[in-house]
Amino acid sequence: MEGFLNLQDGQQYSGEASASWESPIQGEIVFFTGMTGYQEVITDPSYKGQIVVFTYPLIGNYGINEDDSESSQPQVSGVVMLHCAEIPSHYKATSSLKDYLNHHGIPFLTGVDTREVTKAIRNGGTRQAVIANKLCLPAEADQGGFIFEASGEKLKTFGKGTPHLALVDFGYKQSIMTALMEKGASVTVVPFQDIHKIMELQPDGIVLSNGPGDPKDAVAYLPKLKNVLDQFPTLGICYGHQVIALAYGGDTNKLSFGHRGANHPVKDLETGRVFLTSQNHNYVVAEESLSQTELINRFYNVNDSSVEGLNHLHKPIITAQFHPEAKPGPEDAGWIFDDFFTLISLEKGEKIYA
Ligand SMILES: NC(=O)CC[C@H](N)C(=O)O
Repeated sequence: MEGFLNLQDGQQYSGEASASWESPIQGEIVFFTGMTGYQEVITDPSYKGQIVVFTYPLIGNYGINEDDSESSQPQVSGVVMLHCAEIPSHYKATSSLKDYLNHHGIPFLTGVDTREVTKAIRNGGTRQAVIANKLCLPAEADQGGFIFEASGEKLKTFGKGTPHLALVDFGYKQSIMTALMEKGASVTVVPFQDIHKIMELQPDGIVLSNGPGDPKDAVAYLPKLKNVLDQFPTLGICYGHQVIALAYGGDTNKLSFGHRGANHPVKDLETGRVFLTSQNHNYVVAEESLSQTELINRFYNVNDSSVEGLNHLHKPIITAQFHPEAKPGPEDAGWIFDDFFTLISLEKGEKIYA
């Protein structure tokens, strides 16, 4: 059955529809450039409200497995591919990608000229789009506020190790939890709306998670957040990084078409070293806004010079716009977690955990 991807400005691309849709499925159209990692992308809560175009032409080769999901279900609004493997081949595969998406009712199109769509996004920017069986235009804007859906509802502690970390949940990726626990930490997940409860927990440090949508959706919580962050060593990842910048007086902008892939080069201004990172974001911290703050730009993106991470001048607060948990993608940035654990140890005047 024929299906269409309709962009906000009237551009239309045809393909094979996974189903017949009575009403169109709307989302923000974005593209991901990694050759692998589709399972992590589809299940990453940061992709809530987005239709993902995979630029690699053959998706689904190794199916879906029990280990690689970033949350318990798909989070994307829709998927657009050129080819999707019918018969996956991997010893861990428990289903094909098509079966998985169909099982969860996630609409997808195959046979779409994904290079053409990606060029349109690169030229005209990220925008609203719909997947439908007919020509139709999306509504002007998305509903926003996705962090309220993505964040969990209750405090929950995992593990018994040291240090004890509070993971402020804006829709955290499982691989952040895994990375922290692999380094020996115990982790209490704290919904961002319950940030004040961190004072009762008295953790050794705080990690602010990734999350979907605009960091300014969290603006009402920033004063409380800053009050807590002022008192603990903190690591902000992606959305968490953006929210820290806002809480300490910086600003954020939206990039034209964002960074989504597994090979984004980042330069560390402290060491001069360039390393490859996994990324997934639309928003960036506005560099010029930092001059009025106590934050300094530590990392920048080699492709477009955008801000990729910050240090606080006087407090043990570090941030990364990229994903040190590296799923999907290169592990080159994993040392950020070691630096954070060292920071915690130094703050406590104790032995180095990392
Ligand atoms: N991965 C993330 O945390 C994404 C952050 C934010 N939603 C953005 O698009 O910039």
